[in-house]
Amino acid sequence: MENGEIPENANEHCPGPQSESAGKSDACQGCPNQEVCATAPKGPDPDLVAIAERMATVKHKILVLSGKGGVGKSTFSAQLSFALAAKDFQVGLLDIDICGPSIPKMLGLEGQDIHQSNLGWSPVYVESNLGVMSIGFMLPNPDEAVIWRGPRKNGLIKQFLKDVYWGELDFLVVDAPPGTSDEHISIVQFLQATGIDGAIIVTTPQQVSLIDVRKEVSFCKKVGVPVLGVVENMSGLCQPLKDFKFLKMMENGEHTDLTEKVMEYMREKAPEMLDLIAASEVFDSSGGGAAKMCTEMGVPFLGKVPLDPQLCKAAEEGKSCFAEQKCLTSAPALKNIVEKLMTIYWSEEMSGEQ
Ligand SMILES: Nc1ncnc2c1ncn2[C@@H]1O[C@H](COP(=O)(O)OP(=O)(O)OP(=O)(O)O)[C@@H](O)[C@H]1O
Repeated sequence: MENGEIPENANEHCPGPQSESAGKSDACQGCPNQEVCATAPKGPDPDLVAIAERMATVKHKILVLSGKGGVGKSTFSAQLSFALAAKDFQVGLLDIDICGPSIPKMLGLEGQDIHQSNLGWSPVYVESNLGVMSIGFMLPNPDEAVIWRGPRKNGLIKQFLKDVYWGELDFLVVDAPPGTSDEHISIVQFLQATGIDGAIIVTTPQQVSLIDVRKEVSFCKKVGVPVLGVVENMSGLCQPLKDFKFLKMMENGEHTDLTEKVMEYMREKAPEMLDLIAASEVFDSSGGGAAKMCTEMGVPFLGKVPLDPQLCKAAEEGKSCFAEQKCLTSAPALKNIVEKLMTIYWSEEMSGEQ
């Protein structure tokens, strides 16, 4: 039983384990928890008090959620953090995907360790204004599966919030695992006293993914976390014609690679066309995609990010998609989303932007 929570097996009209009458009221008679409640210490959970103290130096807390795995939630969290850091904000990125931490790789921090000082655990820094914390830094072997039950995961999340010394932060971005499970309930419960700005939900355009987004929105409503908006990722494949690696002719199941031939022809006859961006829908969005779902559910739609092989490469290499202007199609889309978020929710921060 978490401190303060009414246990599932409690009697009707349970006064709550924190109440002065816990274990002593009429409603407690015959309850299996009566003795524990009557003798347990009362008052606020000291860990929650410690978390509130730590979080007092963090201005904005953002959760990044997704209904399904593999839709690009960690990629978005990483690039959002890079984008905010590039605006000279002080940014922390906390990875609470305990069983599948991909943030260290996506920030180019594989193999790094966490250090401890008398102030607490030090995040691993990409740059002086972008710190990262993840269980990925604590695993002796990255190939080893983390098989933990809920209470142990919750314990680590609590420790991350209580013991990491972030210093003054403008933004703490929290990358959660997919779905709505123990980790989500814990992070919301632990942070609620200090306030969460809200959640950004990442999805792909097809119905199968959107059904789960509806569950995420419903989860946020139930636990009182505002939905800052929904991002539709992998929204069509977009890349310059010249970057296509394979242009094939298919006949009777046989493929013939015509890439060089087509490129040669275009270089000669229409070189300007090589810079055209080819776009094709990969996932079915005929149902209206995330934008329609947002209208139906009354939550903001933040924008679409295309499937961009260069973004995948940037994530593999742990780099920002905004650097070197390589992510031609995804970087502007992500930039627009960040600008939209800043305008809607953090316009007061923008006035202080350098
Ligand atoms: N817009 C995109 N274009 C190209 N590749 C992308 C895009 N978004 C994500 N990817 C790639 O898709 C893969 C899955 O992304 P990611 O790990 O961010 O998903 P996730 O939702 O966090 O998954 P999980 O929750 O299961 O960890 C990664 O290899 C990532 O680089």
